[in-house]
Amino acid sequence: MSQKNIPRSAYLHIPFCRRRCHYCDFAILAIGDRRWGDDSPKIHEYLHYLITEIEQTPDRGYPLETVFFGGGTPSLLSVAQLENILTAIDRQFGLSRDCEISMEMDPGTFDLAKLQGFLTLGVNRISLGVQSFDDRLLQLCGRSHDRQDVEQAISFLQQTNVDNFSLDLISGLPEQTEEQWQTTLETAIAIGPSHLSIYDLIIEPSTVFEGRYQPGISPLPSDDSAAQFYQLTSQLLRQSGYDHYEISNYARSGYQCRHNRVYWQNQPYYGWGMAAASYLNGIRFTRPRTPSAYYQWLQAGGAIDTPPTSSTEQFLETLMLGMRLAEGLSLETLTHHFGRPLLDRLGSCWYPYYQQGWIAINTPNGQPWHSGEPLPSEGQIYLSDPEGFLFSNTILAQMFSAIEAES
Ligand SMILES: C[S@@+](CC[C@H](N)C(=O)[O-])C[C@H]1O[C@@H](n2cnc3c(N)ncnc32)[C@H](O)[C@@H]1O
Ligand SMILES: C[S@@+](CC[C@H](N)C(=O)[O-])C[C@H]1O[C@@H](n2cnc3c(N)ncnc32)[C@H](O)[C@@H]1O
Ligand code: SF4
Repeated sequence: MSQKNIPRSAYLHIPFCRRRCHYCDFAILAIGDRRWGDDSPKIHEYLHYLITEIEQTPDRGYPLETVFFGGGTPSLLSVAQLENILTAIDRQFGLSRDCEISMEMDPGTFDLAKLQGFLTLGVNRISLGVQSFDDRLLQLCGRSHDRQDVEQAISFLQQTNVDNFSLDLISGLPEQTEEQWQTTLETAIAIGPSHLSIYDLIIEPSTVFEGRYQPGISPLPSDDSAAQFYQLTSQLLRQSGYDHYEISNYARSGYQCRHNRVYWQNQPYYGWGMAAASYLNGIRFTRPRTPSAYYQWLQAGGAIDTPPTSSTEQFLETLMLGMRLAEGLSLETLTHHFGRPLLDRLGSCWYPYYQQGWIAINTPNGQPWHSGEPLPSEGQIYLSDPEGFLFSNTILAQMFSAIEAES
């Protein structure tokens, strides 16, 4: 395996949540609102298998540069449980000296001592699932925390001087007005996180929200007002010193999430735990989504038996992921990896968007791209902010059709 294809990143799925939020369809296990920790046999059993999977993964000779604990609610783990996992990773692969160790934490699931314990173990990036500062909206979403829990969680982060922390917020919640959304953003900015992830509410199948609301129809925002929320977000956060570095992500200089950049740059990564996706040797694989199926799969040897992605699939994935980043993709690199003919197929799809200002190309000599000319062979191609980002789904769908029509 060439050095470039050796993963230096790992995602670990910690599926436990106190309860399922009304909009969420992630692979989680609701374990109730009481305090959980070492005493939960379900967590104990899961961690046994998770650590087995880490130990069964062959070491490829490189320490990890990024580790991401996602979920679910990783902050339901105790300090001792996290220590066991990190020790297993360190024993098997090693952790580089400046390894980014991210952890998703939910307000109301940790106290100051637990946070200090996590930080002592090496966690150095925290993503706090706030979603909203409005108690009524939090309740409507079925969140297990209120605004007071958020304030307390932030005070813990401030008391421990964590400088690299992110807030997750959801925009376009039922009955949320533009003024309320602006207040949410201003509250977040006043807290001063180094990073913010802002997600548009998606109505997912089989969620409580699916039974209650229809996308684009009151009390959810219309498509036009969702677009206004998005533009307001980008404008306000950029004015406040955040780079809009990815469609849904904003960071102060030096604080982009290194782990998520690995995904967007279509680089390899390990995935451990139920429902965790990995990308190894050109193979994308998602583990079984229930604990029993995951345990059975591991007991049977944990085979990763999906076929490798084809070169055309890799091209489409590289575009789909890379165009999410503000910097976009290098035309030279795309040509080098996938060849000019594949890129040429996209020229006629991209040109109208380029003319409209949704796609931009910064060529080394600053020359514009004229109608009828082939796609420039050098420079970065990227989506404009906010129009290109806002219509990214339409643009990407067109790109897929252009490539698939001829495959
Ligand atoms: C899967 S959660 C895990 C972290 C943590 N438990 C939390 O709730 O923040 C990661 C992010 O996905 C967001 N999310 C989940 N379902 C969503 C949906 N239907 N629409 C928009 N964002 C969603 C959550 O709000 C959260 O910010
Ligand atoms: C929606 S994003 C939120 C990222 C966060 N706001 C941040 O910047 O750290 C994270 C969620 O995506 C999912 N996720 C990320 N990487 C994954 C992987 N390799 N396999 C499966 N799920 C993954 C997990 O549910 C995780 O909670
Ligand atoms: S706490 Fe996070 S992962 Fe758990 S149900 Fe809610 S949004 Fe989903």
